[in-house]
Amino acid sequence: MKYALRRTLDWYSDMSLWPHSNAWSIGSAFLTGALLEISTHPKPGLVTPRSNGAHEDMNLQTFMISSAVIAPCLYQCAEAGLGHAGPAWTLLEQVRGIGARYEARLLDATRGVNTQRGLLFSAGILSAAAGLVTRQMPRCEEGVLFATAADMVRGIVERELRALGRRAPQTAGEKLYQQYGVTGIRGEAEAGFPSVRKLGLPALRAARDSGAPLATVLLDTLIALMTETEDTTLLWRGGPEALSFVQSRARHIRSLGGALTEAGMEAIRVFDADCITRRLSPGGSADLLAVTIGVDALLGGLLPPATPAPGTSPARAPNF
Ligand SMILES: CC(C)(COP(=O)(O)OP(=O)(O)OC[C@H]1O[C@@H](n2cnc3c(N)ncnc32)[C@H](O[C@H]2O[C@H](COP(=O)(O)OP(=O)(O)OP(=O)(O)O)[C@@H](O)[C@H]2O)[C@@H]1O)[C@@H](O)C(=O)NCCC(=O)NCCS
Ligand SMILES: Nc1ncnc2[nH]cnc12
Repeated sequence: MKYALRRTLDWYSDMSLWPHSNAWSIGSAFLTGALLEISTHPKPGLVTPRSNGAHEDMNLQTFMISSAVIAPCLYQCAEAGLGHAGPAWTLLEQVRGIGARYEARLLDATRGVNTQRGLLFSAGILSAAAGLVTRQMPRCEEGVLFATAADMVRGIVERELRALGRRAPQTAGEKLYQQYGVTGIRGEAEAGFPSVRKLGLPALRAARDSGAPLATVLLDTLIALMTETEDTTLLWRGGPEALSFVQSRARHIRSLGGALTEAGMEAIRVFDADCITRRLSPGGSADLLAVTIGVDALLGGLLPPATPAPGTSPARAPNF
């Protein structure tokens, strides 16, 4: 087992230090994010290896199945970006076509359960943007990556939400826009993923620099994302009160030191129980954790080992 883990980490570090990203390394970076997100425990209201969170219709295996289904989509989006000679905004139609096909496959594979529709969009857009950036420069640069993603989807809020007009809204996002004026995942993408840029990546880097084990780094990053993400899955289930409950609780936990302190961990366990009682599941924030991990890997970040090195003290992080 130790050898297999060492080989996996060697592969991961090789990939993250890969000076010239290619479609495989880009797709794998975001698949790594999806797999590490679902395997993090605890996560307030969300599915983990030990809890189905606030869900009756999905568990760890549902997410493993859907992650396996969407993996080729990320690779294909990256390849579309690598092969695109025009400006970023002319790439969206091709990428949306790839995404729509894989969204149908995702829902087939999960028997209609919506596990990762949002992640498919966010990670697909960023995989394509990473491919496009890699055409122009040897390594992905953070600001250029997010700006390219924003350019790819420029006008999407206007075209797909503001222009709804009299047409009856079909999806949760469209209905929530009409009801509350929130732009959800489209707004996040069009702004260049500010939750990832300003919350997720700084929190991940600070937790990693603190020497915390992998599970703690990932949980701390999720809590940071939950403080400000306008998560439509929370609005859908519990309205504005649910969104402000989650954001303010996450801010309180950050004031206790987040997942890096015992007080913060105790508050996270209580928060998890409260989310389950209230049937609240911040799926958007979970997606943004997966995206944060993927972008960090693309930028050359190296996550802590999944298990403590031989002879060191056991990881403080909660074990499964
Ligand atoms: C572009 C679309 C994906 C937009 O779809 P929609 O109109 O539905 O838009 P939203 O509702 O705004 O968002 C869809 C999902 O995005 C995640 N999300 C929500 N808020 C944010 C945010 N602020 N930033 C980033 N991401 C956000 C969230 O996805 C996750 O949660 C879902 C699971 O949670 P759950 O509560 O279980 O959801 P449901 O089962 O639906 O509700 P219940 O019945 O259980 O209560 C899961 O999807 C996670 O990923 C939002 O749900 C779409 O229009 C589209 O174009 N799709 C095609 C794909 C595509 O174009 N790809 C292009 C590149 S490949
Ligand atoms: N772990 C998780 N639980 C529930 N919804 C999610 N959406 C993305 N990741 C999720």
